[in-house]
Amino acid sequence: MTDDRFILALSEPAFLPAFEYESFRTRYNIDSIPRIPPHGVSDRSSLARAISEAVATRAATGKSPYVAFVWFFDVSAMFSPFDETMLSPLTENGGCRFFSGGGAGYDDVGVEWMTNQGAYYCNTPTAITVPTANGALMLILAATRAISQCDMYTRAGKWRGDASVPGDFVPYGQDIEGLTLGIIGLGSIGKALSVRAQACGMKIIYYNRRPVPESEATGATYVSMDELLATSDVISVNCPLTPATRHLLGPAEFDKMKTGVFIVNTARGAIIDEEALVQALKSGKVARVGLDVFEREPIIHPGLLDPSLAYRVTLQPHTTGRTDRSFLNGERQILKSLEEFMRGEKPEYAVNDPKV
Ligand SMILES: O=CC(=O)O
Repeated sequence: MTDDRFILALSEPAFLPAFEYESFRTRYNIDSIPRIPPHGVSDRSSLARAISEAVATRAATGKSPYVAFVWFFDVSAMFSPFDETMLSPLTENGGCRFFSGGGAGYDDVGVEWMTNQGAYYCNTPTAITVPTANGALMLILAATRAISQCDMYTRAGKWRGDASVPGDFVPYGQDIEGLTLGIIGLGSIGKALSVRAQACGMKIIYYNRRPVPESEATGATYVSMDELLATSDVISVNCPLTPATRHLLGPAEFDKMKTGVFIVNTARGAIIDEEALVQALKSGKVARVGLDVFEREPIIHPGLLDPSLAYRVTLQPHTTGRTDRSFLNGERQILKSLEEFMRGEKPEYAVNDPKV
């Protein structure tokens, strides 16, 4: 062991081969806070307590403070936000200058506070790109082909329903070939979705804060938000959640959409005003939706669970980016950032630029 500094981690990587983590641990000291009860943390307050106790124990025994804190995947609904109220014991003694957590989005991380503390925050920017784009395409197909209703009817022994009873039948699916897909946010996930949807014959338009250079736009055409709303057959939300994108799709935006539009959200729930979405489903403005993310995870708007809408709603527990490979890649990205920080370099995946 050449490095005598200490890192604190919430849990351990779940997918990284043991020898890879062991090789990291032969070079760096890591204390892990376990997640499994009875001794492990299981909610936000027990994690905050465990962090503060770990910091106090090192101080009481005259040891140097932790220099870094990391958390791996599958934690956000249980522990977030990862902000000052939880993490300040780590920075109060001037020790911790590095944070990293699994995931591309960091709307639930106190990055501004970290920057003010002179600490880096590193996300795992590319680990979930492909599975999330594949998941968005899956939800586009689920919505257009009425998968929820097909599944429920088949399970209930109703087959395709009774065509003689008004409304009691599985609708014809809509083929996505030839439909216009409006992508809100042409970042890495939006681009990966654009390529996949074009392979299925969709025409792609997109809206972004700024148009991306044509050579990087993957054949997608930039349009204004109003044009996207008015001309898309399917709308996919792929932008980050920021103060500017909160409730980006609300009552006024639903009004501007085509009647019978399909909506898919694999980004963050709060980009869509869920109440407005429920009203748009009820009025028939929105035909069907595929949602992986929600405004108050893990709580789902009761309107989305209403049996009268269930056939037209496909729901997932924020899992489009959650695959064995994406989590493995993400764990490697966290350790890469840690390694760069420990070597005194600016980590490639730092999302901020603190004065260090
Ligand atoms: O939602 C998943 C992520 O941001 O990585």
